[in-house]
Amino acid sequence: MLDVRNLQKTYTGRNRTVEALRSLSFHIDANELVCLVGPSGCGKTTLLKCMAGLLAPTGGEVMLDGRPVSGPPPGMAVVFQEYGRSLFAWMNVRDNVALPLRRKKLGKAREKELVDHALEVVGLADAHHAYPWQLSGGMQQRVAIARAVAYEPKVLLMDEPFAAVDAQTRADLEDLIRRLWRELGVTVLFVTHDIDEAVYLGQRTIILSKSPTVVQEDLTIDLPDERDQLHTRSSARFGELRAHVYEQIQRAKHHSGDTEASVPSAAGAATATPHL
Ligand SMILES: Nc1ncnc2c1ncn2[C@@H]1O[C@H](COP(=O)(O)OP(=O)(O)OP(=O)(O)O)[C@@H](O)[C@H]1O
Repeated sequence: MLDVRNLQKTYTGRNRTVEALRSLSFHIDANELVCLVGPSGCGKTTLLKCMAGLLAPTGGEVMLDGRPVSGPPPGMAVVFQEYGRSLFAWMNVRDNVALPLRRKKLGKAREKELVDHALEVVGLADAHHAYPWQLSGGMQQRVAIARAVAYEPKVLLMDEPFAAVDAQTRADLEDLIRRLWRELGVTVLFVTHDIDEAVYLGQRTIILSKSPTVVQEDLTIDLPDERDQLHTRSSARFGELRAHVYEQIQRAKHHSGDTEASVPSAAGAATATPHL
């Protein structure tokens, strides 16, 4: 489905060169939900932009269903952290959600059906005539998610989408993402700063080193598929995985493509569960 192969990105400015991504390789299967964590500034957003075809890598490639990504691919949607900036203040919720569909030229009836369904699944059916500035942060982020859902993507890339909402709303939105992932059969790559979120949400957690960035670990999250905030988070296994990811993030702050040449192979690493 999604293949990141030796991806490299160096930003070259007039006075400064930043090697953000040294050499990243990993694979995501169709219908997987994978989380990505790493130290601040390690290049998570850079990676996502390259994967979404919004930024050209310096080397390597991203393949989607066997085809190289060289611009925003159809079938891929991105949800960014700054929902305030991705929603248009002068458009109501319905029009904000419908906006990307205009390109698909589906016809009014189908467009309405998709928008109604997307607003329904994110729990905003009653708010379709409201404007973004009349909504709470959590509701605005739901609008951004509804917009992605209405687009019917095969792949959903999310860049720290819940970083700016309160803890309670965040827990609700995490469960919403898991529900959408299961119901819609979409492939999700979810970038987060939050260690608990990285363990709770996904089937795998990819841990990145500090910049120049390599994959430090590709960890299978072997928690039961049925998860809920109370029981899953209080389970012994959740605690073990959380401690492990925490330790790895601490290690990642000192580890980079400069300090170690080892990059786990995409195929082997994805199945390897380290002994904790
Ligand atoms: N347009 C740019 N020009 C030059 N350098 C950049 C640019 N964008 C990012 N960088 C640099 O690339 C590195 C990775 O940045 P990036 O934003 O991808 O990291 P991040 O892991 O998403 O950060 P954070 O955890 O703070 O959100 C940083 O050193 C950053 O300063």
